[in-house]
This record gives sequence, structure tokens and C-alpha cells, in this order.
Amino acid sequence: MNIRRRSGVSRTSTAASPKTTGVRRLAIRPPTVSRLAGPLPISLSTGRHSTLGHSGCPTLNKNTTCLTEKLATKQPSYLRPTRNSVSSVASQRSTSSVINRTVVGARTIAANREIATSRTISASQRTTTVSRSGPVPRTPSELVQCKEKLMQLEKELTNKDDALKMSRELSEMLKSSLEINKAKLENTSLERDTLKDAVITLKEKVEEFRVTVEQGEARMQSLCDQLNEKEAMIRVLHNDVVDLRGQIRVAVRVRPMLKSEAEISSANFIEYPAVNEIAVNLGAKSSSKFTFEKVFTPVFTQKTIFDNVQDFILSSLHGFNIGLIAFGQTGSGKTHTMRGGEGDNEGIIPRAASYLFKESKKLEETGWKFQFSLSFLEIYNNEAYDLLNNHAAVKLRLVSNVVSIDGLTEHPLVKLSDMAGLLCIADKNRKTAATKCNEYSSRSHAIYIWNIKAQQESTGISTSSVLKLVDLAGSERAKESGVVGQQFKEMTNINQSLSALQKCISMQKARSQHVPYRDTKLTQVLMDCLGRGNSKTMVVVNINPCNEQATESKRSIEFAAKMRDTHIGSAVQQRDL
Ligand SMILES: Nc1ncnc2c1ncn2[C@@H]1O[C@H](COP(=O)(O)OP(=O)(O)OP(=O)(O)O)[C@@H](O)[C@H]1O
Repeated sequence: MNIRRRSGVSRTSTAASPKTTGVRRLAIRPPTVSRLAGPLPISLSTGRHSTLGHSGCPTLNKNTTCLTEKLATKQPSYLRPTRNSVSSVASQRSTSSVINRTVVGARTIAANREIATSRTISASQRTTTVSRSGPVPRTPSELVQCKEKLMQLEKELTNKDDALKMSRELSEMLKSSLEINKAKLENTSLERDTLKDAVITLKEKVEEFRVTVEQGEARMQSLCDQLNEKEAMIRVLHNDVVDLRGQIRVAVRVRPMLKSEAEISSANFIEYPAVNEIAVNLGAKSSSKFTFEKVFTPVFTQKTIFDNVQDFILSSLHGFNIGLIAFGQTGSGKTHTMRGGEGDNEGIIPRAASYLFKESKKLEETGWKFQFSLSFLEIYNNEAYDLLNNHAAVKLRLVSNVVSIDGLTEHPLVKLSDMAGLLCIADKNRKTAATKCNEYSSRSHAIYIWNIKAQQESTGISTSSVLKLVDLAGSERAKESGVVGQQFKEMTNINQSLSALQKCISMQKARSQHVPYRDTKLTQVLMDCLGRGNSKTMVVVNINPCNEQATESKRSIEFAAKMRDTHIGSAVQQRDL
């Protein structure tokens, strides 16, 4: 009976439709609507819970029922029905008792399920005020719908629960990440402070270093200035020494007798009374003694010869024009002295190349920079030819007392091996010319012109100078040699040029206003090395020791003595403007 009375109880949801159920809306205040979302097994007349749990729905398990009972006993006041709702329910009781029994059973099951699941709903979900209940199911299909809805709700609930779990986990992760970041931030702040301190220390050190560098630079500049001064002083002293030995220095070199000569000749007209003295004895009545800057006896090697001329050659790097001339009769050893052979037999020209490269490297350490270039000129029958350009003819011009050679090729010398290549070309061109004319090489003057440009950035000084290494033609006298025709012409030209050379040097000695440099091609080419303001000259007179050549040898020595006595004022360094 109790059950029947209670079976007329309508649902307590706020969403219950009074029209359908005949139950007036209960004044239920949220907050935990989700708990109350399904129909509850509550007797509206007594406010007590339904006891239909087990009997109304056999499938309902015991636990769920107990839960329902617990909930019902603890039902809050806002779930209790009003008086109006009770009377309304009573009027409906008889007509729908059967349905209600079923419905109530179903509602109890649903409510129990919902209550059971609602316990896991989060606090946020509990605040929702939406009612999930619909009209009370009256038919089995409605019941099924109700069940489906319930399942759907449960599913949603599970999903939300999962989402909540994930949110919680995420929140935990974010929390821990926040903690880590906080810790990191604190570390970063500490590091930043440490770095700030380090930067300040570094700045101080940089400043100290800058000051030290400035002081070092000033010291270095001062040392460089001192070095430059000393280097300039050394140059002056070096050139003073060279000048003291004479602006025109004359040396005599007597070559040894060749094996072939020794078989048919003897060499006893030359004597060496003292160091740097040579005596020529052509008989009891004709004996002469000469003194020179140097007398190189036959025992002197190619190396010792060069050692004696290298300081002279060095002056060319200091901005002075230098002329080193090999004079002598045919076969006296001029080419051997200047060009020489291979290895130990190398002459002055290849040795000068090595020396200039070596010395220029040393001077580069004091800030000097050098540029070298080379030209090879040949003068034959008073005409000039380029030995590095297929023996092409070139023209000499004198402009304001400065010689310029039109068409003469100039070849840069960057490294020592460049010189060797150019020497080969020159030798080849000379040989080719020699095949056309017998004894050609003895009849021509070969002039190796080494152009030197120097610059010192720190002082702004720049110089340009030239080193001319000359292998003159043989100096025989035409009349005495008895040659005729082409050979006579050659010999005449040779002797004219050699006489002009001697004349120019003599007139320079006499400080003549007019020195006839223009007279021959040879003197034109050599004029900047023959006593002009910035020049120094050295003549090596080569002597054939054989008695048969005694007269010609004596003449050569006398020629040398005349040049030796010539005095030319001190040389002046050739500075660029
Ligand atoms: N100091 C020396 N030691 C050994 N041999 C030498 C010496 N000087 C010259 N000779 C040799 O003597 C010969 C003639 O020398 P060289 O050709 O140099 O004379 P030259 O004066 O240049 O003659 P030319 O005027 O005909 O060119 C060569 O065979 C050379 O090798």
C-alpha cells in the first residue's frame, strides 16, 4: 500500500513539465542539479524515499539501492514537496498507478545510477543549473529513450570526467612547468647579474689593454723612427765609404792562362809588387807600375771578385745609379767576369741578382718595398738592339740630358728564377746574332739594365735607380790588328765608343761644362752611370796574361789608370719628387 501511495510521486526535477505529469514545479534551488537530474524515489507526501528499489526493478543491484536510500534519508529541505504538489499528485494517483509503478521503478534505477555516477562529477560541473530530466516516461519506448538518454549522459559524464582528468593533469604539468620556469628565471637573473659583472670586468680589461696597445704602438713608432734614422745613417755611411774609395773605382783582373795557351805561350810580363799593385815589364827600358783600388790576380775566384764589388752594387738599392763595366781586349775574360758559367763559375750578373733579392728582403723589414725590372741592350756598330725582344732595333733619345730608349722591353723581376729565364733568352739572341757574323759577341757591347723602384711608406720616401752591368766589346786597335772591311768597321766603332767613354770620364773629372755623352750610343746609354750627380762607376779591366798580348794588356792597364785618376764629386741619391 505504501508503495502505491508513493507510486504517484512525480519527479522532483526543475525541468519537469506540470502539463505532462500533473505535478507542479517544485521549488528546488540548485546548486547540485546534476545529482538530482534524474527522477528520485521520493514520496512527496511523506518526503521519505521509495522502497521500490529491489522489487520495482529486479535488475537494480543492491549497492545502488543502498545508495539511493542513503541519499533519500539525507535529502535536503529544498527537495521536499510543497502542499500544492501533494494534492495534485493525489488526484492523479488512481489513473496512472500502474504506469507510475513502472516509471518509478525506472526512475529509481536511473536516479540510482545517476547518483552513483554523480559522485565523480567535479565541483565545476556541480554548479551547472541545467535540468536533465524530461517528461516522465509513460511507455516502454519512452523508457528505452530514457535509458538511452541516461546512457548518453553517463557517456558524456565519463568523457567530461576524462577531460577533467586531463585538465587536471595538464594543470599539474603547467604548474610544475611554471615552477621550473620560475626556477629558471631565478637562475637566469642570477646569471644575468654574473654576466653583468663579467662584462664590467671585461670592459675594464679592454680599456687597460687599449691603453697598453696605445703605449706599445707609441713605443713601436718611436723604435721605427729610430730604426729608420739608423738605417738612413747606415746608408749614408755606406755610401760615404763607397765614395771614399772613389766615385769611379777601377780594378784590374788578370785571368789565369788557359791550358791550351800554356802549351804554346808563357806569362811573365806581369808582376804584383804589392797588394793592389801591378807592374808591366815589356823589357828593360819599359817597366811600369800601377796601383788600383783592387788588383785581382789569377787566383781570385768568381766569388771573391763578387765579394769585392757587392757593397758597390748595394748602393743601387739605396737609390744610386750604378755602372759596373768590364773592359779589356778580346779573350781577356770580360764575359767570364760578368756572365760567367754555372755554379761556382757564375759571374757578377747572376750573383748580383741573388744579392739584390736577398738585400731587398732585408730592407723590406724596415718598411721598404721594391720593384725590379730588367732590360738587355746590345750595341753593335753604334746601333742598339733589344736582347729580350728578338734582337729588335731600338732608338735612343736624349731628352733634357736623360736618355730614353724607345722600344726597349722592360721585364718585371718578381722572383730570382725570373732572372735566369731572361738570361737564357738574352744568351740565345746573342748566339743567333753571332752565327750571322763571326766573332759578333766580341764586337758588341752587352748592357744589362736593372731598374729599381723603392718606396718606404712610413717616411714617404721613394727612389728610382738603375744598375747597369756592362760587358764591353774587345778593345783591340784596328790599325794594329790589320783587319779590313766589315771587321775594320766594327773595330772602328768599338774603339770610337771606348774612346768616347774614356773622354767622358776624363771631362767629368775636369768638371767640364760640357761632357760629350751624345758622341756614341754607348756613352748615351751609360751617361746616367758615369759621374752624373747620383752615380757611381766601377770598371774592371780584364787582362790576358799571355806574353803575346803584353802590348795590348799594357794599353788596357794604362786606360784603367787614366779612369782611376778621374775624380767625380760625391754622388747624390736619386730621390723621386
Ligand atoms: N778568371 C778566369 N778563369 C778561368 N778561365 C777564364 C777566366 N777568365 C776567362 N777565362 C776563359 O778565357 C776565355 C775567354 O774569356 P772570355 O770569353 O770571357 O773573354 P772576353 O773578354 O769576353 O772575350 P770577347 O771579347 O771575345 O768576348 C774563356 O774560355 C773563358 O772561359
